[in-house]
Amino acid sequence: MTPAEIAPKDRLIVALDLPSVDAAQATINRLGDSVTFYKIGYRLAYAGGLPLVGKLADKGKKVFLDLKLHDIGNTVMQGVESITRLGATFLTVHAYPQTMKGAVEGRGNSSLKILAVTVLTSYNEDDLHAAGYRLGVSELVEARAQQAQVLGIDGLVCSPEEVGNLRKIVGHQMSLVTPGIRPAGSATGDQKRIMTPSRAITAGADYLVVGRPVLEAADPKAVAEAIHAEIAQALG
Ligand SMILES: O=c1ccn([C@@H]2O[C@H](COP(=O)(O)O)[C@@H](O)[C@H]2O)c(=O)[nH]1
Repeated sequence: MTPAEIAPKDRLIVALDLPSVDAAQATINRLGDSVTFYKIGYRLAYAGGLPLVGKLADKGKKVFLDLKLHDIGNTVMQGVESITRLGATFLTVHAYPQTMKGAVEGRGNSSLKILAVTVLTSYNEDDLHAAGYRLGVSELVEARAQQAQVLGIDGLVCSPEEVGNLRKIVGHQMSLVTPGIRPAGSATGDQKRIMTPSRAITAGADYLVVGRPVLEAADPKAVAEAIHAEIAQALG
């Protein structure tokens, strides 16, 4: 799918970082038709949330399974093969060559799209250095994007700050999915490489991942709708 073909409403992915299936279901009910794409990560997946993938898909919603897999290639390949049967649209793996290669093999010809996490959006240069990396954020993101493209990965998770440069490298063949989205005035939390929804879309992001600014709002539906309005305006 080219960026122009993505429905504006599908560009917002709400992260269901909630403690139980009941809490997730209550949020989904509250958001109603205003949200079409959800992300399920560790918190919900390990609280019994995996069957929600198929349930949401049956209701016409899309699901991004954010499991950030990383293991020896064979284990990743076998795990991804199992995940192809859950009904998710996107699955994340860390952007290490063996991991990405295993994920592409496991995905095979299924409709599951593999996203490689380049550098987590809560990391800055100091955090990378402390973790033992020589390269800075933009160099590491770029190197991993190039490896991901060669290995046949479908898209990248990056901060909106890297989107402009990544587009030049990977063109429109890969989806660019950006967490680290903060509507003006919302708390940053532990995110370090952030942008507002409109700036991220203008920079060229395909999808915006938003968790706490929606989940912790007094009126989550109103916040989701305000983000949709920003996206639509930025798309012109
Ligand atoms: O680099 C990354 C990769 C994944 N995430 C995930 O996105 C959401 C963001 O939630 P907020 O509450 O809007 O900060 C969360 O589920 C992360 O695990 C990321 O933030 N950065």
